[in-house]
Amino acid sequence: MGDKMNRRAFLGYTAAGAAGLVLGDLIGKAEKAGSVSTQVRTESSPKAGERVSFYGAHQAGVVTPQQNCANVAAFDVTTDNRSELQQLLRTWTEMAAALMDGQPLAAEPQDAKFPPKDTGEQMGLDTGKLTLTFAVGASLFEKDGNDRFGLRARKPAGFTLMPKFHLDSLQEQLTHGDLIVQACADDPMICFHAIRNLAIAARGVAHLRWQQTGQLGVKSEGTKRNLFGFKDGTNNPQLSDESFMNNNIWVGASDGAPWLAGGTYMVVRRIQMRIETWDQQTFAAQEGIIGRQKVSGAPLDGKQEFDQPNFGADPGGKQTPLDSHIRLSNPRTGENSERERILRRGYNFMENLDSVGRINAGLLFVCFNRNLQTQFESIQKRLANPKQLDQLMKYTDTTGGGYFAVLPGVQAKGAYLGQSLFA
Ligand SMILES: C=CC1=C(C)c2cc3[nH]c(cc4nc(cc5[nH]c(cc1n2)c(C)c5CCC(=O)O)C(CCC(=O)O)=C4C)c(C)c3C=C
Ligand SMILES: [Fe+2]
Repeated sequence: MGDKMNRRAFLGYTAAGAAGLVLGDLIGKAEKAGSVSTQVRTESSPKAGERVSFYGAHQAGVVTPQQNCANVAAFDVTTDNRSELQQLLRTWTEMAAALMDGQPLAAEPQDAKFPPKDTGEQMGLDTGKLTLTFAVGASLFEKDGNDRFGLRARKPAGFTLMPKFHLDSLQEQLTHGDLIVQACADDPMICFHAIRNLAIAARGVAHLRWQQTGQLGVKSEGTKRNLFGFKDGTNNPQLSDESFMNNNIWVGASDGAPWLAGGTYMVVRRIQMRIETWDQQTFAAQEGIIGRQKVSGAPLDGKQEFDQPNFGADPGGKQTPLDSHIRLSNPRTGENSERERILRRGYNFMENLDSVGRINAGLLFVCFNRNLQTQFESIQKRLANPKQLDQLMKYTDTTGGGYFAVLPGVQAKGAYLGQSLFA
């Protein structure tokens, strides 16, 4: 959950709300069609604030510095008509560009005889640097042996449904999906509004399968903490490290699925945390489980948060246990460990008690990587290896999530999400 670089370097922000603000596409179209009179924006006008640009070679929401809130929503496609699916992606493209730019989805005044075209709960709110990130699941290419949309041949090798790893408790209604949208913003209402309106636009073509919200500590300085109280994201790659992103995160044209070049693979895991059990562990035991100091975030053999641990000097695991989380997730064995590295972008979730009165909270683990097998899976298999289990596994339970291919970015108006997939 690191956020170590200058935000402005990444945000194609505009100071909106200024006079002469260009009206959004959607309104523009409505005006051209003569359905609405030109007028000054009223209540639904966006407030001034930083915006993240929707357009670019890569989608936003991957190397964008983390906003405070997330709402991740997976959809099942209900049509078997390829054109309807393409049309949905075109519609979502226009909507996403408008939403991220703080534009209302409907022209005013709206037609009183129909349900509102924009549900309206965002009126008067800042966009909170909203990003919307769209991805597809393996089931879009083929489901139950069916080549549903003539896309089977386009499925990248190695792109599967997320397998059940050792000790996973995946629940079908919280797992997989044909499409997924990650909405992130500094305001949970903004995320909710985006997902809700995208779902309305999908009616008859796709419906919500599962949804998970998450949040980070809002005003904390430096690396954010997870619900076990540890800094989470310390050894994440620097977001400004373009060469790392090109090597480890963005899919390349020569990776076997040229249509996905500029995209990436997103892993989502809804990880329930056994809060009550964790809270009974001693301070020292908690540090040994993670492999870092709780307050500073420093490695157990270091002093400062960003010191690098020296596992080579501690082969027996006296200082940093061999089965601690950081030692197993990154053993630091040279080139191989470097190639495996992923970009984590998770959020904490805190919900009501479960049916037996336990705290229902955890980590909405989200990570991005260029190759699912040689990166995420390789790490996850080490953590879940029954012969040397990550100590943290005793305190967590994964109940949902999935694997998704994040579509390449939309470079200019007129192009649409997934265009290269259908070309
Ligand atoms: C398979 C990937 C990972 C899962 C699943 C995962 C779950 C998980 N992690 C924490 C808490 C921390 N993780 C930390 C580091 C860390 N975790 C992973 C991978 C997974 N974690 C990696 C690759 C790393 C980086 C290791 C390194 O390079 O040193 C840390 C330490 C701070 C940091 O660098 O981020 C914490 C704390 C929880 C609570 C959790 C499941 C609920
Ligand atoms: Fe971790």
